[in-house]
This record gives sequence, structure tokens and C-alpha cells, in this order.
Amino acid sequence: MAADQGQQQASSESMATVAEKAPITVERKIRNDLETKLPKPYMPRAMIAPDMENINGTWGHKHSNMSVLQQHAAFFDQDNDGIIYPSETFRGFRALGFNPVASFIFMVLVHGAMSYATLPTWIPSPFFAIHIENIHRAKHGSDSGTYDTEGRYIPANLENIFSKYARTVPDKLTFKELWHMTQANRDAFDFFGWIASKLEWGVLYLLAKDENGYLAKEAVRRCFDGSLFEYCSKLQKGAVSKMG
Ligand code: HEM
Repeated sequence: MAADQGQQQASSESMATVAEKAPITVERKIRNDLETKLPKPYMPRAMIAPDMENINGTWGHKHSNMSVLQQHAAFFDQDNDGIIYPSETFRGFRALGFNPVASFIFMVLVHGAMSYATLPTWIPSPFFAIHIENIHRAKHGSDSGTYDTEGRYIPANLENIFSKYARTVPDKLTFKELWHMTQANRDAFDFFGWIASKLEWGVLYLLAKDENGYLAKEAVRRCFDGSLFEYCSKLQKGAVSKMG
């Protein structure tokens, strides 16, 4: 009997997501029910970005056999040649509705920060090209961990963002909660990653916040597979109506 109880206690301890002496684990919650809806939520997905509500990823979005991170960047590859030039990024940001000044600044930051790491040789590109084949090499620290090192997508890490930081409304982040998340994701002395993360999440907030100032989980998920960008550019052209 005592042995049974001991075993039960050991097994509940081995699954605990909270440690009494680490109050931060109480504050930032982890869900333990992901598997009830989403099979193997911990398994990185190469081509599809699912979550609890969309277990097959984005309906109607073509992966073209690219990794989820490659799909995220591919919207900006307007001639589909696998290489993104600054002019394409500028036009991509314009198509999303950003003004010329903001689009120019984002273009300089993205290509200044990401081109070199993605090049096929060590010789820098005078054109600041970004090679989509190697986009995984442009990953940085202090991120959410939702892309893995090879550019796959880890559903559990998307869910963790919302269970940890969405306090006001479930599955939606206020600007303050988003800021809190990027602060919490900081690796020590990773100044580049701190700034890169703030910019990525800040631009996403500007692009996809709703009329009440919330950033919805659905918008974040669709940012990861790039389908959000296609949707927003169609919205700008007036080709689709706004997401429910
Ligand atoms: C409106 C435009 C864009 C938005 C809103 C955006 C937003 C994001 C977000 C929110 C992340 C996730 C960061 C994390 O997991 O913490 C991310 C990651 C990434 N983005 Fe973008 N992005 C945009 C444009 C681009 C462009 C043009 C490129 C390159 C061509 C790019 C390349 C990347 C890469 C390489 C990562 C992985 C970084 C990492 O997880 O360490 N993004 N982006």
C-alpha cells in the first residue's frame, strides 16, 4: 500500500509543471492537455504549422515542400527564384500596407541582419541577397523557440506562448503581454537577439492587432507559416474581407 502511494507520488512528480521553490513556474503556466486535440504536439513539423484549433495547419495554404520557416520568408520572394533581394522585401512590406519610410527601414534591418548568414559561400553579397534555402541559418537567440534549428515548427512552443503570457483574454496577447514575453525570452547578453525579437514581434503586432489591440493566436500561428502575409496583402488589395 505504502509502496503504491510512493509510486503514485513519483509519477505525479515526474509530470509536474510547477516547482514550489520556483514561483515563476506557477506564474507562467504550461498546459497538460495539448495531446487531447493535437497528436504529438512536441514533434517539430517540417511543412505544416498546426495548433489545438487547426490540427492540419492553415487550410488552403500551399507549403510547396518548403520548411515552415522557408514559407515564412517566401512571401517576400516575389519572383519565386529562391533569392530575396532588398527591393522585393520593400515591395513585400508595401503590399502588407506599411508606408514607404517604414518599409525602407524594415528592408535595411532585415537584409543587414540576415543576408550574410544565408549565403552559399563566405563571400558577402554586394546586393544583400537572402537565400531561402539557408534561411534557417538566420535564426537568432532570445526567440520563442517555435522554429527549431532547421526551420521546422514546434506546435507545443506556440501553445506555450499563450498559456504563459495571455492573461487578459485566453489565446490573445495585449501589447504589454507581448512585451513581457520578449523580455522573458531574453538570453543573457544576447543583444542582437533581444533587438531582433522585439522588432519581429513589434512588426507583427502592428500588422495583425485587432481593433481592441489584441494579437490573436491565429494571427501568430499564420505568421509562422507565412499565410498571414498572403492574407494581409489580399486584404490591402480589397480581395478578401477581414478575419472573423
Ligand atoms: C511583416 C514582416 C515580418 C514579420 C511580422 C515577422 C515576424 C516574425 C516573428 C514573430 C518571428 C518569430 C520569432 C520568435 O519565434 O520569437 C519571426 C522569425 C523569423 N523571421 Fe520573420 N517576420 C517578418 C518578415 C521576415 C522576413 C522578410 C524575413 C527574411 C526574409 C524573416 C525571417 C525570419 C527568420 C529567419 C526568423 C527566425 C528567427 C528565430 O526564430 O530565431 N522574417 N519573424
